[in-house]
Amino acid sequence: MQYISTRGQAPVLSFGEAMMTGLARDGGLYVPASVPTFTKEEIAALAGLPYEEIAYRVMSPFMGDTFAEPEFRALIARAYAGFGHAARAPLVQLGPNHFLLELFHGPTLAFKDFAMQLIGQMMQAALAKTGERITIVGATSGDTGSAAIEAFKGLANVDVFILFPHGRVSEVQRRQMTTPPDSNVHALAMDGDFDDCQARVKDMFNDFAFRDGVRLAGVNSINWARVLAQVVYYFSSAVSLGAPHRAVSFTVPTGNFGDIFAGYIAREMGLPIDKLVIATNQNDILDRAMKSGSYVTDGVKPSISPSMDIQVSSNFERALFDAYGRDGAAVAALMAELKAGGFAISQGALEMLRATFASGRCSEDETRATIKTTLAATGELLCPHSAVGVKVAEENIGTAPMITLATAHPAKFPDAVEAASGIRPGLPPRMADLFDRAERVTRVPNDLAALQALVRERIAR
Ligand SMILES: Cc1ncc(COP(=O)(O)O)c(C=O)c1O
Ligand SMILES: N[C@@H](CCOP(=O)(O)O)C(=O)O
Repeated sequence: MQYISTRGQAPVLSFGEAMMTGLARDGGLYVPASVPTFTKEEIAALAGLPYEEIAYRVMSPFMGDTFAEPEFRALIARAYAGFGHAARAPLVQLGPNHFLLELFHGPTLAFKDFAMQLIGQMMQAALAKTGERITIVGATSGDTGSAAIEAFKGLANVDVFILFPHGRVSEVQRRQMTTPPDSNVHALAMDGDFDDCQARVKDMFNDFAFRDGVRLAGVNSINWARVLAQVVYYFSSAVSLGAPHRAVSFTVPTGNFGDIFAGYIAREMGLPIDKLVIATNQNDILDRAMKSGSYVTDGVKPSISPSMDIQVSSNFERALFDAYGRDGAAVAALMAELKAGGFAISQGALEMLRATFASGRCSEDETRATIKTTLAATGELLCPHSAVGVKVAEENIGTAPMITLATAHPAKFPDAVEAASGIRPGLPPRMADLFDRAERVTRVPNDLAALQALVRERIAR
């Protein structure tokens, strides 16, 4: 299995190399040269298997000889052992044809744990073989950062720097990042929004002297391994509702487009997915792009679903690559236009995207109302991101069962959830003292040179 860049100019890599590389050296994102497919029988055989076994079967065809079978099975087992639900990703029913996929039973209470716990294991195994030391720099709007810190804290051969937008994550999210006492963890509160944080991380990758000097690695969904690990729960949930003998639909609360792109890969692999619905909050660039054909940024607006406060949606580039017939030069030209504010999607590419994805938007008032009505109707207390998904899903339910991804636990956003529902969700007992723990955070400017100097200085200590 080989991996190629969406911009067509970077070296072709193996799975293991792509995982340790992160961003391609031409600025693009790695994707499989071809997507392996499953037969109907292979998909049917997943029904009733433990999550770990489904993970092994779904991911193995993408991985070449990176890990031997017993080693990969052991890494998967360790990754999911700390989850607080035996099913790992349980489904609950919200209505006659509407199901919620709870992806928040991992250690940091968000869907990011599914991939981050596993790539934490895989990267450690890879580093143990090479004896290398790496520097992870990640950008977060709240959940990737805490999941990455949880997965890599305390390791002797990894430093993990997380840039988050100052004042724009929830207090629980911030404390998850700032309270681990481990000296290899560096929480950085940056002036700006998530798009600024993500842009500075990409700038660091595109500065080869810096990148090679600090041995930079990425754990955002620019890293293909992150996306791949998220493909698994599309299969586990679909087969439990009767796939491949009947199609299912998914609605995905979307920001950086990594999670829904994992659903797209599941469909490419042969999983019968009827609708794949992009659900955005008021930062609705993806919904606008699907409807108008123009992908134009108009500034990040803070919302009550802060982890989706994103305008430059990194993984959309992977979808554009396929929509433009895998023409790397065309994608590179679009990304150059995006730096100046936006681009128009060609008619052919737009038709392909519309044939693949539906979309919808949920306002702040609608998010609050959905938390309240879903609680009253079903007893399920949603986080604001999951509520965005449920609202948009309700507009898209057809004959196939609809599965909405519940991407975070409501206790990560207690103020917004309490304001909407009157109920203040509590953290699990293992995190009950989160607000008593000492915080360690460095305030940083939105300035590449200053950030690079800080990283160099910290890793030299
Ligand atoms: C709770 C939550 N929901 C949804 C999203 C959006 O996911 P993606 O960025 O993969 O589109 C995020 C952030 O990634 C998130 O943290
Ligand atoms: N919503 C994310 C933003 C980063 O997304 P990623 O999937 O590319 O890591 C977050 O919570 O940090």
